[in-house]
Amino acid sequence: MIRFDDVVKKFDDNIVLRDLSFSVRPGEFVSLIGPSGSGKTTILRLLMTLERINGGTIQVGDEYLSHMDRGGKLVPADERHLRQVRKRIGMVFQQFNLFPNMKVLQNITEAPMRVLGKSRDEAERRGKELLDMVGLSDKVDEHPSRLSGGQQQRVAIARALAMEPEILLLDEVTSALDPELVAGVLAVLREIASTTDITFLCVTHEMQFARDVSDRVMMFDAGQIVEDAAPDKLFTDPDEERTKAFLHAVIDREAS
Ligand SMILES: Nc1ncnc2c1ncn2[C@@H]1O[C@H](COP(=O)(O)OP(=O)(O)OP(=O)(O)O)[C@@H](O)[C@H]1O
Repeated sequence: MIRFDDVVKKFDDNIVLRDLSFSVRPGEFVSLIGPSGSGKTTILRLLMTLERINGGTIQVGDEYLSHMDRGGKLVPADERHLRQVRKRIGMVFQQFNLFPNMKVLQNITEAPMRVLGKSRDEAERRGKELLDMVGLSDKVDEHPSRLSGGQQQRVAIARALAMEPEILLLDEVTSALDPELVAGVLAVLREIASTTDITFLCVTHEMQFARDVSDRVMMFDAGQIVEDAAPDKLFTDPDEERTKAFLHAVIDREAS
């Protein structure tokens, strides 16, 4: 479970999130759509504790992320506590961020061995299973530079899964890919979403994908949720003018 309550995030005078409240239930797949610069990535970065909030609270399961609940009083969380919470959350970025000097399998086994304390055998066995799942069992011993962008992104997905996250954050994972490589990555994500109970929060510009896989879609603009609805409702019959305008702009862009 993810829960934001009245979260405020500022960069200097720029208020990026304004009293933002929403929650994501365990196992739900929620997509975040909205214009560039509206604050979507900032939400994911806050969950990864790459940024700190200026107000409100964020909860992951029973744990407060920026604060700890000590006897009914919220006090700032310490680094050790944050590391524990962070272990439960995986993230796949637009840029794949693989380690270039490690082979594919090593990219996947490094963190489970170092952070989760898995043995090499165990980490490699699971790593190979995951590479099989993302369709790359023949690339175990390659270096990332010899893979296509789509293949590298599938390795990055396998690497995130190897950490056994309860929550997976996806940040425009297909934006850096050539168009012909997008479908393969989305197919892998569809499969994971339908076969695991991982909770997903997905920032995407892929409207068809969001419509197909999401339980809920949140339209986001200027630091606030404009509309929060089931995908069929939001994409075919949105209530809000800002959602309609955004979807029209996306359709026009795709058509041009
Ligand atoms: N580290 C930072 N320092 C200063 N301003 C920042 C920083 N990170 C983000 N911002 C600002 O916060 C706002 C929201 O950015 P964010 O990346 O969250 O938007 P977004 O909706 O994810 O956009 P996009 O779809 O283009 O990725 C923008 O105005 C951005 O310039």
